[in-house]
Amino acid sequence: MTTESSAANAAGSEHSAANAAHAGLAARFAALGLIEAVIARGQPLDDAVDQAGALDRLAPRDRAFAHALAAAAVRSWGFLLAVLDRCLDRPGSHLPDRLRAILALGAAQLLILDVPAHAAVGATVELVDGKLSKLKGLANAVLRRMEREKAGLLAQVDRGRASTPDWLFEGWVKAYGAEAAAAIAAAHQVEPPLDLTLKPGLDAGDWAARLGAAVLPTGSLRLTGAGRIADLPGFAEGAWWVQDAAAALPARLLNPAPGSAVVDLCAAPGGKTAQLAALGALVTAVDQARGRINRLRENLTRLKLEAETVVADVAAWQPAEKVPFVLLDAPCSATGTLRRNPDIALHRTPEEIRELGRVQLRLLRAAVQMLAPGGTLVFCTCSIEPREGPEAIEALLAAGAPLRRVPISPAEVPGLETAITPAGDLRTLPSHWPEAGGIDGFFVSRLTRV
Ligand SMILES: C[S@@+](CC[C@H](N)C(=O)[O-])C[C@H]1O[C@@H](n2cnc3c(N)ncnc32)[C@H](O)[C@@H]1O
Repeated sequence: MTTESSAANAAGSEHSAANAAHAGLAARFAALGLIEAVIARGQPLDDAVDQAGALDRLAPRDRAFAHALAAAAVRSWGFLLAVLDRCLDRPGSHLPDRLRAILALGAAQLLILDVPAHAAVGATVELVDGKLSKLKGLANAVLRRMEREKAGLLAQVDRGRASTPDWLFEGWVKAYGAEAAAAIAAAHQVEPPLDLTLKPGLDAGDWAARLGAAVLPTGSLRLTGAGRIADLPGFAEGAWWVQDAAAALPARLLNPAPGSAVVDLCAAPGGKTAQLAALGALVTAVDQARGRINRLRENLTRLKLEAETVVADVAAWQPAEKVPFVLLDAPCSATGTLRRNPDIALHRTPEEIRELGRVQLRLLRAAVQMLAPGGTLVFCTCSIEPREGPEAIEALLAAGAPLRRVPISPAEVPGLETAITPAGDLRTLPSHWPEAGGIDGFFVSRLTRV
């Protein structure tokens, strides 16, 4: 069951509780706070959730409902505003921001989460208070109209496209074609499953059975409706860690021999460090964010794995000796993770992507300096913007870097053979594996120092 459908269930069953109306209102109030933090104050949704005091005061079920409401509203923000405009005589941009957010919250319940209309409309209209009180009637009328015209509205407005800023969508059309761009946008509307990377040597079939997971062709375990991660079997003993199936590929494609030295650049919070250490490599994990390196250390401790850690700017750091393996998981716009971080679509700008492309090139140049002759460099980003993938590699090679590509072979990425580009890089898209629940968008290029 997805969080969104469990949210609908939570909403449905809230009537059985004695304090149903009050709890439903408190959850919606908390959701509104999260939406305002993301939309009006530009916060990432995860940060807003971490900092929301109103959530802490809710019972676990209401907290889950509030979170799911806010996530649905942020994920489909453009769609909800487009639908709202169709239910108003004048565009919704004329409304006070808070009222617009309340109506979008109502629309998310009615059109996405299928919350029963009497609960969705009644409790949402209650949020229209204080200075906005005189607009209660308008809010009620708009949400009732939305409920009446639901089928037509859903047919008229393409949820994926309307939720994607034009500049982002047009970039995908240019890079991947119109059909693929539409599929990517649609994939972002689906809540992603939970993927786990199992420690090498453990039996995937056994663990899949214990966890109620599927084993993906690339070896990751996939769960839906997993609940609290720390409560899952194997968490405490460090049998696995959370990592999207696509994010698990770069370290596998580097594939260092046990005992070989690996420099893992931009390493925190350590998903790839864990993979490399679990293969028996001697890993030096470098990241400039001390707090994130601390998290990396905690993660390795739980997993009973070891790596040397360094807090440093990759552009200004070099290992004592050149190494045979370097992994650079460069900072990027993370548009490949929009399924998990829907606020990214609302906050990123084209200028940021251009600047990140420049940063990646700078870090790539530093990474090349760390590599021994004949050594292997894997570069990856969780972005689906060409600038932060193939264009960075082409710019590096065009500038004369002493590198040549080592093309990724189909046997190395079972089930994702079509994600290998003509140049031999890997380009996964959120629209890949639709029937299995999708995959994050990742770019991976493997090169050797000549
Ligand atoms: C995509 S995340 C890395 C995820 C990590 N590789 C993993 O698998 O868990 C990017 C990381 O790059 C780090 N970073 C960004 N710029 C950096 C720089 N110039 N030097 C070192 N680390 C940097 C950030 O602190 C962040 O932790």
